[in-house]
This record gives sequence, structure tokens and C-alpha cells, in this order.
Amino acid sequence: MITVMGAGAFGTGLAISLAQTGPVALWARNRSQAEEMRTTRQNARRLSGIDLPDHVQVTADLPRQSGAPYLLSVPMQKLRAGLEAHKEALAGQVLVACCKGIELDSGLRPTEVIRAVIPDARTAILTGPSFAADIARGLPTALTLACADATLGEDLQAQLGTTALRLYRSTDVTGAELGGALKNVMAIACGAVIGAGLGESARAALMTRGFAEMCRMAEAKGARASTLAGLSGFGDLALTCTSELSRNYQFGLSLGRGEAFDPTITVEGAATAQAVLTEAQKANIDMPITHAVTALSTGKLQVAQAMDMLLSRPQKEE
Ligand SMILES: NC(=O)C1=CN([C@@H]2O[C@H](COP(=O)(O)OP(=O)(O)OC[C@H]3O[C@@H](n4cnc5c(N)ncnc54)[C@H](OP(=O)(O)O)[C@@H]3O)[C@@H](O)[C@H]2O)C=CC1
Ligand SMILES: O=C(CO)COP(=O)(O)O
Repeated sequence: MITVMGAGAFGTGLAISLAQTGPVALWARNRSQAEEMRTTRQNARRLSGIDLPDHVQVTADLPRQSGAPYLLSVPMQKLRAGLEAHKEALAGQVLVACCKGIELDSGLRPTEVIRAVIPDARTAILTGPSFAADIARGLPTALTLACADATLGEDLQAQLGTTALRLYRSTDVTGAELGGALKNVMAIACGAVIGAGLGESARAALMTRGFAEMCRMAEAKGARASTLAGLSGFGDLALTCTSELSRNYQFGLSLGRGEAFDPTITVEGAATAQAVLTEAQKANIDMPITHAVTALSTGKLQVAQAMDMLLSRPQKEE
């Protein structure tokens, strides 16, 4: 039986989707939350209003399994701690990262963090444009499943896809992970310009130049340009930079409006911008929007100053 580790919005959405094809375990670290979900058959805290089908088995005890994958659906900055706590049970297992980001302390991508903690894990990444509630409601969605081991990638594509959730396979793990991580940084930037009333044209400019920035970093890391042009890059950039359902975009909106933002809400792009900027500076990769988002989200610049910084750069060829 497949296990989803992490009963947040996305983990719950994935478990509901997978329940169409058979029983699935949804593991929550918090015993009382698991108990409440078992009783109410809803995840009121993270994905309210959507019922858990009978096939979703909520548990606070991580199932031991041989062969079936674990889907790791925790925020990027919590992934290492989540793995460390279950190192023994997860050794040698198939671990599919479902998080979007770069670890702040190490600069590592999700599958790199997994292998740093559990060296013999067999890893993959599931990423792309999808809001948890859309997946849970069975709305049509397409995602990238990237795995360096092509045979394992095919197995996972067959196991995790449903009629509504269409999976495209890739072996470019670096490209898929960087696309998913970097689009959140650009979504914060887009939210900030819309929040500050700077207009739709400014957002289109940021999305386009942000995409150029994403490709620059990803190609420098050995990713394929075609991966960035796919679901995990361009696809998720389009969704997250234009929808008020995105938490990264909402965070940007509040920065642009000068409003406070609830710190308990998961916003992957803020820490990721800092991690990416550190990496870009080391490797001499030009990432001005990532720089601006880092300055904005750490309170070093206001939106007007960040825009001045971007607009006063030397003129260049596109
Ligand atoms: N929400 C969405 O629409 C989508 C999200 N994603 C990605 O999925 C990842 C998770 O996001 P999402 O589900 O939305 O986040 P949420 O904030 O909704 O939930 C986070 C979950 O992670 C759990 N968690 C936190 N720390 C640990 C830990 N150390 N060990 C185990 N579990 C832990 C939390 O448990 P607790 O409640 O006990 O703190 C909670 O259940 C992110 O990387 C996000 O980018 C991808 C696509 C869509
Ligand atoms: O990654 C997502 C959609 O693909 C969800 O975006 P947020 O984390 O910004 O809500």
C-alpha cells in the first residue's frame, strides 16, 4: 500500500486522489490530528470541506512496507527532520519527494536531502501545477514525475497516476526540482507587484524575465531547457504567478500592500529565494528577481525600492 507522509493540504489531496485506485495510508505526525481525521473523515485544519474516501487510512504510526512508495509531502525546510525521525523505517525504500524548494542551510534539492539522510533510498520527485484542493476534487491535473532510474520512473508513473491526474515522466530530476522551487520565488515577486498596484504588464514582465532566470540557474546546474519549458517549470510558473489560491502569491500580495502575513502558512519561496541567491552568487549566475525577492521577504527593501533596483539595471539584449 502506498503511504503519504505528511497530512498537510497536498498530502491529503494526493491521498484522496490515490484512493481512487486502492487503499492508501495517510500518515500524520500529530496523533490527535490523526484521530480527529479518522473520526470526522475530513482534514479540517489543512483541506477543509473535502471528505476522505474510505480507502484513505489515516494513521499516526508510519506503516512499514516493502516495495510500495512513500510520498513525502512536507514543507522543504521540514523534510530533513521528517526523514531523520524515520530513518530506519525508510532505509532502502522508494521515496518520492512532493515538496518544492531548496534547503536553506545546505542549498540541496529535495532528492539530494533524501539521499543525504537515507543514502540507499530510491528517489523521485513529483511536481508541477496543481492545487491540493483541485487534486482532491478530482479535477483534471497534469504533473511531472521525474526519476533518474527510468524503469522505476515508469513504475511510479503507472502507480501514482489516475484518470484525472495525468503524469508525464522525465529523467531530468534536477530540472523538475529547480522548476518547482524557483517558480515559488517568481510567484512572490508577481504577488508583490500586483499588491503594490503596479499592474498586469509588470507581472507579465516579471514572469517572462523570471522564467529566463529559472532557465539560467537550471541549465547551469545541468538541467535540460525542455524540462523548464514543461509542467514543472513554465506550467507551475503560470499557475502560481496568476492565482490568488497560491500561498506564495498571497505572501507577495501582502508584501506589496504592506500588510502582515500569517507566519504559520507554508510559503516555500521565501527560504528558497535565500538559498538560491547564495548559490547564484557563488556560481556567478545573474538572478536579479531572486535577489529582489530575498530583500523583500527579509524586510531589507520595500516594493518600490526593489522595482527601482530591477529597472535601473544596465540595458541589455533579451
Ligand atoms: N498545497 C498545495 O496546493 C501544494 C503543495 N505542494 C508542496 O507540498 C509541500 C507541502 O505543502 P502543503 O501540504 O501545502 O503544506 P501544509 O502547510 O498544508 O502542511 C504541511 C504538513 O507537513 C507536516 N510537517 C511539518 N513538519 C514535519 C515534520 N518534521 N515531520 C513530518 N511532518 C511534518 C505538517 O504537520 P503539522 O500539521 O503537524 O505541523 C503538515 O501536515 C510543499 O513543498 C508545497 O510546495 C505542491 C503542490 C501543491
Ligand atoms: O505549488 C503549488 C501549485 O502548483 C501550490 O502553490 P503555493 O504553495 O504557492 O500555494
